[in-house]
Amino acid sequence: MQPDRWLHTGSFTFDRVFGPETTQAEIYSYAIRDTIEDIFNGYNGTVFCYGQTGSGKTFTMMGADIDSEELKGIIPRIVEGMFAKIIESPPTVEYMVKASYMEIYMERIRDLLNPDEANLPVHEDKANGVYVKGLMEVFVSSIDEVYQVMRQGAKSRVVAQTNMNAESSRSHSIFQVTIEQKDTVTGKTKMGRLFLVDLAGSEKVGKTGATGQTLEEAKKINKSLSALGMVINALTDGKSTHIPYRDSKLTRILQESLGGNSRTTLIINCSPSSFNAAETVSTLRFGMRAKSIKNKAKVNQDFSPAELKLMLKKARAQCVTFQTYIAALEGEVRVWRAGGVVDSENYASWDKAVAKDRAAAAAAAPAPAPMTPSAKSSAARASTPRSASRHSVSAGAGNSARPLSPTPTGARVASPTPTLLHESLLSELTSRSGSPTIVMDNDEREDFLRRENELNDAVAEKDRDLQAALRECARMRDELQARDDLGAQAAELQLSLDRISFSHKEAMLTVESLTEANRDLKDSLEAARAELEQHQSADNDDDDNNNNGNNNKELLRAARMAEMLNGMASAQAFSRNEAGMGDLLRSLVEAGDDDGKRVEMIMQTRRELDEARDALHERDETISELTRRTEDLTLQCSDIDSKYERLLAEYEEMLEQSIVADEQASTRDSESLNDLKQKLESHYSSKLAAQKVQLDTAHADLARRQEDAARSAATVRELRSEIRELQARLEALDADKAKAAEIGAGGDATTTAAAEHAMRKEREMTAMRRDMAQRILEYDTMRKSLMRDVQNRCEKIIELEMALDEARSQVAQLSRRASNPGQPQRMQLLEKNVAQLTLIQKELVGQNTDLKKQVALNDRKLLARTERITYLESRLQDCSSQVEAWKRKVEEMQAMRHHDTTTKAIQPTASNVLRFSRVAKPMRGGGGGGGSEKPASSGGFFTWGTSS
Ligand SMILES: Nc1ncnc2c1ncn2[C@@H]1O[C@H](COP(=O)(O)OP(=O)(O)OP(=O)(O)O)[C@@H](O)[C@H]1O
Repeated sequence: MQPDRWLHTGSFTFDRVFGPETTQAEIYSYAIRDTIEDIFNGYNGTVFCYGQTGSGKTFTMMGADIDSEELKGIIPRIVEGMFAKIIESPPTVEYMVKASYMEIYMERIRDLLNPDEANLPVHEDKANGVYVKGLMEVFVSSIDEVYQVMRQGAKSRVVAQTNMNAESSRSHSIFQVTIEQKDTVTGKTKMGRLFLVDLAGSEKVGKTGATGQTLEEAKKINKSLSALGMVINALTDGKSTHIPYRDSKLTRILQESLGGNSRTTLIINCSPSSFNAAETVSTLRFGMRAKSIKNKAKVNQDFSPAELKLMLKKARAQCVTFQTYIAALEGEVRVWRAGGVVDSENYASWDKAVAKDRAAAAAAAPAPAPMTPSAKSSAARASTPRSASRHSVSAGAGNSARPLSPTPTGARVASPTPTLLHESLLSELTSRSGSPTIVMDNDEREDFLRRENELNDAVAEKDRDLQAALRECARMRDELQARDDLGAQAAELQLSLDRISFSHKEAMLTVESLTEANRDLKDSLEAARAELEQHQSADNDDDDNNNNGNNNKELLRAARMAEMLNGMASAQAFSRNEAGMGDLLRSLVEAGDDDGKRVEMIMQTRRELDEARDALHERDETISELTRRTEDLTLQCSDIDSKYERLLAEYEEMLEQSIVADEQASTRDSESLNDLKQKLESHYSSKLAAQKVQLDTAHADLARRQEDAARSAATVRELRSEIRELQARLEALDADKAKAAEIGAGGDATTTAAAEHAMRKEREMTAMRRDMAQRILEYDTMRKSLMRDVQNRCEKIIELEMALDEARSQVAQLSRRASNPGQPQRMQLLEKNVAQLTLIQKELVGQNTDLKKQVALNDRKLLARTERITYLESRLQDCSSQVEAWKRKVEEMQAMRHHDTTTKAIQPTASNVLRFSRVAKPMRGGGGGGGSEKPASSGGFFTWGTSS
């Protein structure tokens, strides 16, 4: 809708328009201050804001901050004004201030000070007019206490965020302050009730974006606001015979404020934005219409005894006058009925009756008691109630961020009309009826109101029951839902349990089949290995055959040893000769002077020497033979070495070839082949190393033996030189003997000299023999050790020879294999087999590893699932026990509810009852002394300033 279309729809007249710059204080002092006066004078007052959502109604009524001097709104300022007024009033006046706070939310009246009461009924009776039954009224005796009530109530208000307002009121709130005052001197009481209404804003749901609950709230808000509009229309169109106050709770509560007993100020909050033009025009129309309502405000007071006496007296006098007047009229009627004529001067009239009564009264009581001035004024007020309505209509020119300030019109519609007392009572009754067009007599009306109240109570009760039942239903539904959920959860758990157990079984089967397969594969692997070993053993058949000959090694060794020791027989003979020679020498030493024997011994010695010479010669030959054989062995060794090197090279080449063939296989696949090859390599290399070591040892032994042989040769040479020396001595001895025989034949002197010479020679011979024996002994020892050494070395040589033979046979085997033309193919076949087997083994190992992994994984999964199952089972158990507990609780609650219903016991619900004082707190006026705002306690009452 275009804003222009709305702007030229007419003009609106208001008492005052406040712009956005207007302060809260200005609005209060212009529009509201007089309302406080009215309340203290005993009138009902109402201040309410009307406008679209977000236009600043709450800001105007309550303010942005009630503690801020600048920002606090109308309600806090009114409260302050009231208490200031109490302080100013005379100390003879006693006040009691009550506050209540309610909201109409979703067409239900909710006590904001006792939020548990969410659907209070509206009552009406003669004494109280329209009121909310059961609404908590808190006695307050200071501004702070009222603020506390306001804060407490504000906490319970329903607000929600909409597109138009971050904190949009979703209810109409009514803050109600009642001031009762009693003049302690005259006993006269007055009561003023003030409604401070913050309406929820009318809203276009398209603009506010309300959905769900907010939309439902908006519908109810708009409905109640349109009911308010209908009431205002009916009050102002001049032709409606029925005012639909009962169409909504709002209009019902505000019944006295709308065309009833109240001085009402209406503040219209408008948005100046063209975006809200339609709403603004509609709001202004509402304001214009509401402005024309005429209320009939009157003072709510109870008369003092003096005033009542005066009124009684006056009423009695009036009765007498009526009776006089009636009597005069009846007399006139009788004349007319009898066919007579009454002159016009004698017509019965009220004035004549009054005059007559006054004359009679004057005759009966010549000195009447004068009325007191205060009684006069009270009576005057009572007889002339101000029928005034105070419509302060304000239109805002602010924007939605800074909403409108109120502009009271100040137009007081006041036309006091003197009436008789009974007329005023009647008018009071009719004014409170709410539907003044329906004429009822008092009894009928009271019956009607009583019946209505009863019905309202019943409706409220039913509604409470309904709400409780709905809550119970909702709770049961929730429980049911929870149970369903639990059931579903349980079913789901059961399902997952089944699934898991099925998977578990499946996994077990898989594990079993995998284990089976693993076993089969292991068997196949073993078979493959066995086959491989068979192949390998087939290759090593020759070696095996040779191994059979190992048993004969010892025999061979012994034979060789024997052969070699035979070779050493000459040496033994030499030794024997030497021993014989030693024996001869010893016998020579022992022989003494026996010449015959001596010659024979010499001859014997010569023979033995010849034999020793022969043995020596033989030994030399044996040594040279041994040297030659050692050299041959060395040569053979080097030959074998070179052959071995060659074969090794060939073997390495073959290995390389097989490695190249196996290159495509993975490292792990070729492990067995490589292992085999490595074993072979290591075997051969260790053998080679051992043979090399043996050869080195043999070389070293050979060198040692050569040295020994050289040493033996030197010894032999020494022996020879000794033998030659011995021969020379023997020859010299023989020559001496011959010379001695020639000399014996020549003379005794010569004989003596020759004997001496012989003796000397003999001694020399003896010493030489001893020396010889010593040397022979040494030589014998040396010879024995030499023989032992030679024997050991022979053994070593034999071992070396055997090792060499073995190596030779191996070499021959290798060269046979290398030279065998079918061998490469066989090797290739074998290698292929090995490769295939390796491949199979690899696959098997891989599969085995995978299976092991899978088994481990499955085990882990199984474990996790088992744990999960255990957990779920425990959860299920918990849930079941929870459900059982809930069931028990529900049963208990149902039992309790049943008990409550049967006993009809009403339990006090809210602790709020204790939170606020429901004990009257009377206060005395401060006498205008401007005393402390804080009341002073005096005998259980709070008073301001000087106590009366
Ligand atoms: N004069 C102003 N100065 C500054 N801010 C203001 C003024 N008037 C209103 N506001 C701010 O505008 C916003 C809406 O105001 P408010 O809540 O009073 O609107 P409302 O008419 O009560 O809305 P609803 O009907 O949705 O409850 C609030 O944040 C309020 O503080």
